[in-house]
Amino acid sequence: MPAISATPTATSSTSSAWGTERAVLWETLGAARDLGRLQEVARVLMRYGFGDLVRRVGLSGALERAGRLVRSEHVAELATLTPPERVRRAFEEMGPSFVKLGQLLATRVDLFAPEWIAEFEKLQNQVPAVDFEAVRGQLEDDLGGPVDSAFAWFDETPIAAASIAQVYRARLKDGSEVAVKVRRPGIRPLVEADMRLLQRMARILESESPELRRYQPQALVRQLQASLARELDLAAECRHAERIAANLAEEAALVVPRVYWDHTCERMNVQQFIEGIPLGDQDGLRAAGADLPSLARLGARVGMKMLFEDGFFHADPHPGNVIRLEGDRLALLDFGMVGRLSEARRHQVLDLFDGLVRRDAGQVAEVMLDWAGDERVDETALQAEVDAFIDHYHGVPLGDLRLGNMLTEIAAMLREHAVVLPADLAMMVKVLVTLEGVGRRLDPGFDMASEAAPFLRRAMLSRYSPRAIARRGRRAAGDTLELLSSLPGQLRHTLRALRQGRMNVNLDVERLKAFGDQVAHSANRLTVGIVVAALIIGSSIVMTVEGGPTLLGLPVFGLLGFVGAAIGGVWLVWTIWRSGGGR
Ligand SMILES: Nc1ncnc2c1ncn2[C@@H]1O[C@H](COP(=O)(O)OP(=O)(O)OP(=O)(O)O)[C@@H](O)[C@H]1O
Repeated sequence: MPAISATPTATSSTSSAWGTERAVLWETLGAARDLGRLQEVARVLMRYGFGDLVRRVGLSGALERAGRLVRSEHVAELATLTPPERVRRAFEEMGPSFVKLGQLLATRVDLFAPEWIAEFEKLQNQVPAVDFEAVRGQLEDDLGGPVDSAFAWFDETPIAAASIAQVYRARLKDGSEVAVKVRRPGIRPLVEADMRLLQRMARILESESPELRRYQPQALVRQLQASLARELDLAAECRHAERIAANLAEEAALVVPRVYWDHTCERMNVQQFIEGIPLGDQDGLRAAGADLPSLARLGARVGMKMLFEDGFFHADPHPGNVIRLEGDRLALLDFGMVGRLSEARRHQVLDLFDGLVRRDAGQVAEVMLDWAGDERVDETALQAEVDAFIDHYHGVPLGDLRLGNMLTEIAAMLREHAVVLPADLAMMVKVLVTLEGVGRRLDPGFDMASEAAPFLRRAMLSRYSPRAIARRGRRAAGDTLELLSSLPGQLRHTLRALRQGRMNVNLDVERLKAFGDQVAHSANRLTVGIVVAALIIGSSIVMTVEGGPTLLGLPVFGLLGFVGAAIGGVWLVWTIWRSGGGR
C-alpha cells in the first residue's frame, strides 16, 4: 500500500527570501498546464528515493497546495540499487527529455565520475512504437497527400522506435530505397513542459544547494534545451548530415546518407537507406569477413578529421550509429547531436594530444590551465598531479598508449580541481574516448596515437602558415582566446595570473617621479616606435590576405600601412638624431 509522503513544506519554505521565490515559481507553474506532468515527475523521483530532492525544490508543497498529493511508492529493490542506478532508472521512467538529459550527462566526463557515466550510457532510447495510424495524419499533412502519393512502397512497421522519432523503411516512386524518420506526434509539447520544469528545478537547485552548484544545473539545462531543439527539428539533422558529408567528401570509404529534401521538413526526413552491419555487431562483422583493423583505422581517421580539422563533429558515434558496408566502407547515421569546436579549442586539443604523445607534463598542464579559464586552480598541485600522471606512462611504447584512458584521467583531474569544461569540449573528450573504445573492440592492437600523428603534423604546419596567422590576426580583436592560443606559454601564464588578480605589480613611484622627464621623453619615442612596428606588422598581415581593393596588383590597405610606417620611421630617426641620440 503506497504511503502518502508529501509533507507540508510550504509554510517553512515561504519564510525565507528564496523560499518566497520558490513558492512564486511553483505557483506560476502550478496554476499552469504543467501540473499533471509535475506530478508524474515528482512521483517517479519519490519512488526512487529522491523525496528529499522533491521537497527541497518545493515540488511536494506546490502540488499539495494544488490539491494533488504525491504518493511515494517503494520500489522493492531500491535498497539494492546504487545511486547512479536509481537516477538512471528514474530518468528512464520520466521519459524522453530525461533520457536525453541522461545521454547528455554521459558526455560530461568533466563533471561525473566513471560509475555515473557508465550508468548514463545505458540509457536506452528505444521505446515502444506508436501505432502507424497515430502517425499517418501528421505524415500525410507533411507530404501534402496520401502516403502513396510520395512512396511506391511504405512498411508501416517501424524499423526503430526512439523517444523523439520513429524510423520506417520505404521506396520512393523513382525506386530509391529510403529511411523515413517521423517525429512522434505530441512530443514537442511534452518536451516543452519538461523543459519548463527542468529550468525551474535547476534554478532552485542552483540557489538552494551549494553542493550541486558546481554541476552547473542551469547551464546543463540550457545545453539540453539547445540539443533537444535541434533533435526535434528533423530537417536540422539533415543539414548537419550534409555539412559533414561535404567536409568528408574526400574520404571515399565513408558514406553519409543522401537527403531527399522534397520530403524533408521539421517533422520528418527522408534519407538514403543504409544497408549494412552496425559496428556493435562483432559476430555479424566477423561472419561477413570484415577487415576489422582497417575499419578501426577508418573510423578513427574520420572522427579525428571532424574533430581536429573541421571543428564540426558527430557527437554520438556509438557503435550502433556506425555501419559497415560492403567493401569495408563505413556509413554514419544519426546526426541529431553534433558538436562544434573553434580553431583555438582545436589547437588546445592538439597541444594536449601532442603533450600526451611526447609525454611532456608541462604542455599537458598548460592546456589544462587554459581550459580552467578564470577559475582559481591550485596550479602547483595540478602540475604535481600531471607530473605523476605522465611519469606513470614513462617508457610505455607509443603503440601501447591509450589516449582515451589518458583523457579520462585528465577529465578526472579537472573534476577534482572543480574545473568545468565548456560543453563542446567535454563532448569532444567523450567522442575521442568512444573512438578509441570502438577501435580497440574491433582490433585489440588498434593504436590511436599513430592515427593521430598525421593530424598533429598537419595541424602544426597549418597553424603557423602566413594565411592562418593572418586569419587569427583578423579575428584577434574580437576573440582574445584566439590571440592567447598563439602567444607563448609564459605570457599566457602571466595573463592568467593577472586576470585572476593573483599578480602584484610593484612600482617605485618616487624613482619614477625623479626620472619623470626622461620617462616622458622616452615614452613618446617608445609609443611612436610601437605604432611604427604595429603598422609594419599589421600591413604585412594585410598584404598576405586576399580580397580588398588593390593598386597595381598590390593590396591598398597593406600599401598604406607600409607608407605610414615609412613616414613614422623617418620621423622617429630624425627626432632621435635631433635630441642627440637619446639619453
Ligand atoms: N538512413 C538510414 N538507413 C537505415 N537505417 C536507418 C537510417 N537512419 C536510421 N536508421 C535506423 O533507425 C535507427 C534509429 O535512427 P537514429 O539513430 O537516427 O534515430 P534516433 O531517434 O536518434 O535514435 P537513437 O537516439 O536511439 O540513436 C538506427 O539505429 C537505424 O537502425
